[in-house]
This record gives sequence, C-alpha cells and structure tokens, in this order.
Amino acid sequence: MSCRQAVRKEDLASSSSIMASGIPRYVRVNTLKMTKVKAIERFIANGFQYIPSDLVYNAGTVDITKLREKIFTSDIHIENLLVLPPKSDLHDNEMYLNGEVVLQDKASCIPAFTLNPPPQSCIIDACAAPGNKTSHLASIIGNVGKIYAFDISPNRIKTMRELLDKAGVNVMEYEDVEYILLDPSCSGSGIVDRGDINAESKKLCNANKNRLQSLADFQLKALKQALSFPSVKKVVYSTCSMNVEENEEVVEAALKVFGNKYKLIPVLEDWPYRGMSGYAHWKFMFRSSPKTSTTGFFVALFSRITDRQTKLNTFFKRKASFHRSLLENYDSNTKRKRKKIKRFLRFKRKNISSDKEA
Ligand SMILES: C[S@@+](CC[C@H](N)C(=O)[O-])C[C@H]1O[C@@H](n2cnc3c(N)ncnc32)[C@H](O)[C@@H]1O
Repeated sequence: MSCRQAVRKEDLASSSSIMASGIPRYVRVNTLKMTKVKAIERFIANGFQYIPSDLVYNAGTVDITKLREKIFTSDIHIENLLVLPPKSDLHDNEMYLNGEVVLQDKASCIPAFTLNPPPQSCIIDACAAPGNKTSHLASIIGNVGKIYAFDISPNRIKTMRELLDKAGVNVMEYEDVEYILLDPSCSGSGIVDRGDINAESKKLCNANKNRLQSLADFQLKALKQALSFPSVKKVVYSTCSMNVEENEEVVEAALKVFGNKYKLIPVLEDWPYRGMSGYAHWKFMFRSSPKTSTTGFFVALFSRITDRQTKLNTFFKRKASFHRSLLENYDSNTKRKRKKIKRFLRFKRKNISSDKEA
C-alpha cells in the first residue's frame, strides 16, 4: 500500500487533503467484474443507504450536505460512477480489494468517458500508468477490442500490470490505432486542498517556470504525436493541472498544426466550467475544480474531420462564395440598372420638357 501511495494520483487524492476538502469519494464500478446494480446492493448490505441522484444534485454538482455519513448516490454524468460521502475510506473494502470497484475521482473519469470508444476499437493509452484510465477504457469496450498501454516508467508499469490484472483487463501489443487517451505527466496543480486553486497555480508558475515550460513542451510533443497516428479518429487530452500553459495553450498550439485534420468536440456540454476564456476554443474544453465537487482537471477531445466532412465543408464554402458573388453582382447589376434607369428618366424628363417648351 505504501508503494501505491507513492505513485498513484488517485490514492494521493484519496488521502487527507481530499477528505478534508469535502470532495465526495467517487467509486467507479468495474463493469468487467460487476454490474452497478450489484455494487449498489453490496454497499446497502454493508450498511449504506442509497438515495436517488435528483435529491442530491444541484445545478450539475453534488450538494455535499445531502451526503451524510453512509449515504450514497449515482453520478449524473458518468455511467457506473457512485458518489459516497467525502470521508468514506474504502481501502479495506472487499469490492475495492478484488477490483470490482475502482477509487477514481469523477474528473479523472471524464477522459475515457468522453473518448467513448465502441467495442472492437483499437486504442492507445499513451501515458497509462498506473492504469486507472486504461481499466476504465477496457470497461467501456467490455474488454472487446485492443488497448495498448504505454508508459516511460518501469516501476509505474509494474504497478499498472498489477492493477490491470486485478481489474481483469486484457492489454495488447501495438497495431492500427483509432482512439488515443493522452493523460501525460503534468504539474499536478489541480490536486490541491480546497481553497484558492488559482493562487496555487500562480505560485507554481512563478516558482517553477522552467519546469512548467519543459512539461508543456513534452505535453505538446506527445499530443502532436498522438494526432499523427494515421488511423486515429479521436484523441482525448487531459491533465490534473490548472495551468493554462499545460492546457489551453497546448491544445491551441496543436490545433494550429492539425486544425485542418481535427476539430474539438465539446466535453460534457452541460458542465458549467469551460476552458479559460480568451482562448479561441475555450468553450469546447472542460475544466473542473473543488467548486464542481471534484479535483482540478482539464480535458479536451479532438475528433478527426472525416473525408466526407472535409468534402461537405469545401462544398458549403464554395456554395457560400458563389452566393456571395451572386449577391455582389446582383447589387452591382441593380446599381448599374438603377443608374441606367435614372439616366433614362433624366433624359426622358429633359426631352418631355423641351417638347413642352417647343
Ligand atoms: C498523469 S500520469 C498518468 C495517469 C494514468 N493515465 C492513470 O489514469 O492512471 C502520467 C504518466 O506519464 C508517464 N510518462 C511521462 N513521460 C512519458 C513518455 N515520454 N512516454 C510515456 N509515458 C510517459 C509517467 O511515467 C506517468 O506514469
């Protein structure tokens, strides 16, 4: 356990700072091993009381005061995610120990949920260890398809193998890839105690400008690499950072290069917090923080513009420019016609009056 605590972001998030922050304890049901209904029954058998989500949610976020001790509900956005009171410690829970449930913050579930690959997909999880999002992806495709999970750190890969084994996930070797989840190393400035999260990130920006820059360089390089896979259809990019340098700026820089091949799809459209305004595509991006009853997180979803879409776009662009030119010509024709008519009328008036004088 101490070893896992040293490497697992989610376990860090489960420790005292998160408990103290009042962020709920989110529990993802691993549908490879158990259904959500069964998990709910087991929690009830363990002395918990289930209440419907409409009694707990207010404007899309959890009303923590309704989650008193041993009361739990379902999340309204993420399928198969249960929401328990902040202080719930489930590390000794049987369902957690045998991989039937995964302790994973809601925000950290957004990347795989928005990528949403269908069964039979071929997927890369590019910075995968310790593997929580890999196991979420496997759950979404029902273990039918291929997932290639990469990481640079041998220690973290070892932890990941154990975790994926426990979760019953099959991970394959590299081949044609259509979906990529990229959750690269980041400053982690989203994982802070409740309070002024922006002040925290400002502190980090000022103190570690060089580190931030090298993280951002790596993130952009990894994102460009992901977008370069020839068969890839969707790439989800996420960080648990609050810094624009690692989020909006990386996404906008990637779009500058790949904007003709990819577009952004809005992540969780009814979510109240978007990217930082001032960036061209901010409305498509997802941000969260303790204010949304989750840890600080950022997600953007790239979707390849298909050939058909490109053809349609070109068709509509051409049609629009044809209509514009028609309109311009129509205007100038009309003007010319009006001038002609005016000249004719002037000529006519002159001639009529000269006729009269004569
Ligand atoms: C934020 S963690 C990933 C957490 C993981 N996606 C999850 O949800 O369990 C970032 C990971 O990126 C890995 N990483 C850093 N540089 C990398 C590289 N060049 N290639 C592959 N993985 C890398 C780190 O070892 C680390 O495990």
